[in-house]
Amino acid sequence: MDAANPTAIEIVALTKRYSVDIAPAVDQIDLRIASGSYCCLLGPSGCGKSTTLRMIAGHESVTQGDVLLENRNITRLPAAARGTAMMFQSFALFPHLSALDNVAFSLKMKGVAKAERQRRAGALLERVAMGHLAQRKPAELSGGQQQRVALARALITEPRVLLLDEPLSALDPFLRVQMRAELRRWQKELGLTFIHVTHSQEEAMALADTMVVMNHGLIEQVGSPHSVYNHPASEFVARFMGGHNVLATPEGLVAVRHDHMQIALAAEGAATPGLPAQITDIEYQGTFVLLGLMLADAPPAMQSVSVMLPEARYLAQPFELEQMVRLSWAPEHARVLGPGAQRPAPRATVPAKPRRDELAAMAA
Ligand SMILES: Nc1ncnc2c1ncn2[C@@H]1O[C@H](COP(=O)(O)OP(=O)(O)OP(=O)(O)O)[C@@H](O)[C@H]1O
Repeated sequence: MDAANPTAIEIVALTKRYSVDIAPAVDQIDLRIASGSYCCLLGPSGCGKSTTLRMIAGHESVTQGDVLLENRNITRLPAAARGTAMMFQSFALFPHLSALDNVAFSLKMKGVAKAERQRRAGALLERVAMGHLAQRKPAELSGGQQQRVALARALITEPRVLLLDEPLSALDPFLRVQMRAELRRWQKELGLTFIHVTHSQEEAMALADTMVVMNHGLIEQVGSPHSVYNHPASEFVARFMGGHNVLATPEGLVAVRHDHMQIALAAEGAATPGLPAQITDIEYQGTFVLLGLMLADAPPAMQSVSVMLPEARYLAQPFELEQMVRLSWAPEHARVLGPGAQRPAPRATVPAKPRRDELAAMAA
């Protein structure tokens, strides 16, 4: 990373092993997250994304490896001394405290005088457009308003990096889409680094500058939503991101987007080019029509494929259930898939010694 885009968080060979008999939950992962960027850790349940976030936050001990924040080794610092703050799924607001007192809480713990902590909490609530509701209790606020209070509470410690663990999953689908736009706007306005854990591809695509796709405690792919979606590195990423068919070709496995597939009726007796397939499902989706098909000559696990047609194209030439068709794609739309992340051999790491200022912070 260059000077204009310094690193906020660097993770080096970070490992978490909950038990000696099972594979590590996080296995020697390396990652750099640019300062001021929105990073989403994405992957299926159990892939290790929350464990990674909790190790960055200092809520989970590190088995091996290091976490650096702006080049400072924070691996062994307590959570409060790291320069990170965490925003949780349920917002974890105190129900008996007003929005203002919720936001001011950590300053109270630090012994900041009442007038000063209320001034700072009030200013932050103004910042997230909640100043007029400062005296309300959490139960008197909507889900979206509670999220803003939770954000203000996390920001009161002036973190360099905000960590968000599935922050939108407690909201209903409509509010979730609204709140994700707000999160994105706040991140840009504040210029902070956000690291957001989600299992939703759609959420990560909508929010992230950088997506980190994890599987079985390993990083499968890092990149912008556009590059990950258009160039999935492995079969796992292509299937997990969705919207792709994985097809066996002489060049190996390739991924082709559903909307890049070409479909033609198989002419009786003639040799129409393409893979023979039968239509099993037709789903009208508005802008698009999604066809489900079974390939005639593919192993069972690779038989099911989809084709997405623009509505006008479908209406010009509708297909029918059980029709035999031929599928093809332009060569430039086929992405050759790699083998995916390999479990690394154990690395001998020399634990970094805490610096003097870190030791002072630990003692504080
Ligand atoms: N405290 C714990 N003790 C033992 N094993 C744990 C603990 N926390 C997590 N694990 C295991 O570590 C692995 C990774 O868990 P983690 O919570 O990091 O995954 P995740 O990707 O965040 O999943 P989810 O989306 O379901 O929260 C899982 O196999 C999980 O069962």
